[in-house]
Amino acid sequence: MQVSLSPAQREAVESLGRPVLVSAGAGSGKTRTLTAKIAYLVNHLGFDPQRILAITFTNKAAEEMKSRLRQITGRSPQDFPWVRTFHSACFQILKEHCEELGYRRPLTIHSEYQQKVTLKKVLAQLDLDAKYLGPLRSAISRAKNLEDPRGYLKHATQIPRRLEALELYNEILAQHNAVDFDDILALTRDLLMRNPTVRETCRDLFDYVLVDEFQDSNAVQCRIMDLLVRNGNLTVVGDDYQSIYQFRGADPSHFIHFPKTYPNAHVVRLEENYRSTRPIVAAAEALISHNAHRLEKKCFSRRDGDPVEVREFLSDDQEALWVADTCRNLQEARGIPLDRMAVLYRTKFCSMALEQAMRRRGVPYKMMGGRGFFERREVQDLNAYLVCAVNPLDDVSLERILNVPKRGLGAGTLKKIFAIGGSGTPLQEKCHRALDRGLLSKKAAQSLRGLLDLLDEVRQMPPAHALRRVVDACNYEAYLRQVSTDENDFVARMENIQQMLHAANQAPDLPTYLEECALVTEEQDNEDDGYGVRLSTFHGAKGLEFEAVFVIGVEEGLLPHWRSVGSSSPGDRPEQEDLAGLEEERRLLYVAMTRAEKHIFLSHAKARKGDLVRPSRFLAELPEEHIKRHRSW
Ligand SMILES: Nc1ncnc2c1ncn2[C@@H]1O[C@H](COP(=O)(O)OP(=O)(O)OP(=O)(O)O)[C@@H](O)[C@H]1O
Repeated sequence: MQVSLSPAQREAVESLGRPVLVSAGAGSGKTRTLTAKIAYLVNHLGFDPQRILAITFTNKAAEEMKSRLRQITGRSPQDFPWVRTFHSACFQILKEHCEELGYRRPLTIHSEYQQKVTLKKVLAQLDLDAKYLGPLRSAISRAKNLEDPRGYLKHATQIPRRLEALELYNEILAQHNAVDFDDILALTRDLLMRNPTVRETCRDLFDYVLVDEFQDSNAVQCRIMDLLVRNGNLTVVGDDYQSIYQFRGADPSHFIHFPKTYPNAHVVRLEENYRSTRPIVAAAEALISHNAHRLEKKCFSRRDGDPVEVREFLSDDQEALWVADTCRNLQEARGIPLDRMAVLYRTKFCSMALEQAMRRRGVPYKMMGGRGFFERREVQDLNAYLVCAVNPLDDVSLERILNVPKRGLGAGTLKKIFAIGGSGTPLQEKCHRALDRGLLSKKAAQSLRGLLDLLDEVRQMPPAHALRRVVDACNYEAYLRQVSTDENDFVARMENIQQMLHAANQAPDLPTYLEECALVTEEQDNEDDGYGVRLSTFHGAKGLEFEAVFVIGVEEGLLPHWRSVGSSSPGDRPEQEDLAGLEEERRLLYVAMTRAEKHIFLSHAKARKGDLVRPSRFLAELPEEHIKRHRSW
């Protein structure tokens, strides 16, 4: 299959022999270009697809890219083993060479749940209040994505004893022979930097490196990328106007300074927007031109359309009802299906008034997010059994399942077990010793022996067999029935187990299955459920497109968000605003606006949550010739 490309897209595809930066606008066909380039390397130039590293932003994007590559090149998705996210690619490297860093194989990844349990222990050991759990977790995660984690922790947060907390947390992870999600990148970087032999071995794996969504890469990712590239065989694609993950360490500077980092780089601009009409593109361009920190490009569209509508309301409730009514009107009068519409907002709380209005008007809607699949109870329980089988050092997982489902290990028994050996003795080892020394009652010993035998039994089984065996041996279905709120809940949970069995069936062995689970856990659950208008935060709408988009709450305090500009509370205006934060907020509105194909409505209210608010300064930055202002009162 041949993909049609514009001259600029073709230039990006065919440019070789030096690093290429594709500086692309919204809706300009970034992914199409990147995929076409991989196909070109393979089909025209004879590159081995197994030796092409293509980094995507999410696992879902990696799957989509592989399926597009299959269509274009006729090769099977397995021929492209290195189309992966940064985390997934780095973990392939890290697990192969983890012994160099003092770990044992198989190396395991701690899930969010395990991370939280470990951090709770850290807080307790350091006599710190449990209220620090959330802030400490974010601070450590942010720190690990920077070049100098300790330096960041020292200055950027006020959490007491934070450096000790980091040490202790890392120590516990090492004891469990585990890494957390952020370590995957940081440790791979350390490995590649400190060990020239490993570096050469890894560089030898790849003939070409491509990175999608490069504007959202952080310092650690950029360093890893640099260490893996040979002979300038590198293409990065992105849009610095859409860099919106500063809170996770992303920094558009890497993108903007790419031509300085690689002075022989070839810069290709994709400026034609194929998605949106001219007024939408012109308004978004005018807005973003107020950001000083960006790479110049002139985005345009050839399609005419209605002006951008800016609406003022008295209250958020009035705004929400108007949005619900307008969705209906667009559907009835213009034939736009409801699931081609989206309502986007800066922070989650804005969805409340909207949901009420949608229900009152009977407009179906769907929300993104919710609990991720891998965060659900049954998924975590069953995977914890498998983790314990593979990694006898993982105390967090064993603690979770010791008595789940209940197996008669009472508080007294557990106390006896925990008391054995020092704090460095793994819990599984303690259990074995308790049995060997005959410390437990007959009933408790039998039950514990059953559990340990089960872990031994499933260790070498294929993943789906192991899972099925755990469900049966523990009578897990009966347990689920007890904990489910009703029959629907029970059925949904059983379906989740079916889904797990399906996933487990695809994996060759237990460590690989668990690794894949851990790697996707961090992603938001973006599955659509049902038909209706999509309600989403700006972040959640990244990469999506809709015929009609409502951007609500375009008000000072919300957009720019008060925290991003350095205010201490919603009403406060700092003496000096955080300029980088302000620019990120402008980029967020840019992302939201550029999701729209034909119709866009920006709205603000005079009162939100009962507080008086002012329109966002960003509204004054839009070009009058492309907007129409209304007052709905
Ligand atoms: N050369 C082309 N000719 C016609 N249509 C194109 C071309 N390139 C891309 N498109 C279309 O433009 C739309 C936007 O493309 P795509 O979603 O890949 O953009 P993007 O650059 O990833 O956007 P964003 O970053 O805003 O999410 C898609 O519907 C795509 O099919």
